[in-house]
Amino acid sequence: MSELIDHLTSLTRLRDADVLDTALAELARDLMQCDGVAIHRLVHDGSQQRWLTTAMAVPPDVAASPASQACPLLSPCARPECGSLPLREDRPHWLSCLTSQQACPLPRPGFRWLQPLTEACGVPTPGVIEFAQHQALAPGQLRMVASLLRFYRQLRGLIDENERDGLTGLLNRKTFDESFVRAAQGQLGGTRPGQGHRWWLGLVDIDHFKRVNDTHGHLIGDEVLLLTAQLMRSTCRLGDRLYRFGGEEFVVLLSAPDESHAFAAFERLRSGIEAHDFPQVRRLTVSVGFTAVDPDDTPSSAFERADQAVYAAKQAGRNRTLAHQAPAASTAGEAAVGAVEFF
Ligand SMILES: Nc1nc2c(ncn2[C@@H]2O[C@H](COP(=O)(O)OP(=O)(O)OP(=O)(O)O)[C@@H](O)[C@H]2O)c(=O)[nH]1
Repeated sequence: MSELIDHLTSLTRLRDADVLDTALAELARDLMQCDGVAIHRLVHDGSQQRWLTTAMAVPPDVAASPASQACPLLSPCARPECGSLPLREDRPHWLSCLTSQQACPLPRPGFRWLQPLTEACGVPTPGVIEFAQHQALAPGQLRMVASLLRFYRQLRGLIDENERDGLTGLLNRKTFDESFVRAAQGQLGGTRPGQGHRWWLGLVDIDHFKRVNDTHGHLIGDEVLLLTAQLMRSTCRLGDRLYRFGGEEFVVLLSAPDESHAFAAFERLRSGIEAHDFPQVRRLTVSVGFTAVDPDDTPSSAFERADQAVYAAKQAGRNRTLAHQAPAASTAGEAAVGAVEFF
């Protein structure tokens, strides 16, 4: 019992949704003493949805044993950079568990079963938790799993409230600051360093949004913000990160090998919104400014450059994507002199 309380106490200290998945899988494995526990989540990859295994807990002694060979988990712990992930339809059992929201046994080998893992509404990462055993679970064990998952949902809800924007469900500014530092230092998952990828920060600003509010009212304005967030989410690739800081501005962190690829990715976001038929409002456009993330950048220095590029896009007529242009040498000199005058 005290071991269980220790486990739960350490779980409540966690404030990062990704780490929470690993902790949940390990706790479930230890409590149920099963051969393995894995968490699979449905994530967007452009217009497709794919299964990403976010956590897998297999006891080291069992992992090497013949018992685990007889009872393997369905998928290895694939990360986005590890090649292509199974598409939504490639895992019919996982999908049926998710859509029915019912526990679901899996075909042999071994005794394997799934439980749905759906968090607070608005969070775009529904998933399933998979248990692997070589014998059926006792009713007491099943009750323990149900209690553990209820506890997890409550905790995950609190973390999401802290990490996400309440209207759109996108990540919030506080989460951006934390992820940005890791991105600048090359420690944020999703880049492909072997292929020379780096992070790019884009600022997406809805054009003439005040008119939307003035013409159709704030409720429709809020709906437009929500739809814009959903559209961008469905255009983004696996590993891209989307944030809303409040207002009608969105921030995107994505990895790309060079400026032309980053431009193409941000253009896809822009043109997807331009092509969408919004209820009542019909046509909506956005202006996008982007910049490369440098190792010595702070969140505000990179944001400031993207903001300047958005400003240039607005000045140039809106509904366009522009990269931040470094000032020419003489202008940079003038800016530096100008900066000295502030002190
Ligand atoms: N409905 C709604 N409106 C918001 C929200 N946050 C900010 N706004 C509105 O967004 C509008 C932003 O207007 P401006 O900054 O003038 O920009 P704009 O009209 O988009 O014009 P440009 O950016 O120059 O194209 C203001 O009217 C804000 O009140 C929100 O959460 N919901």
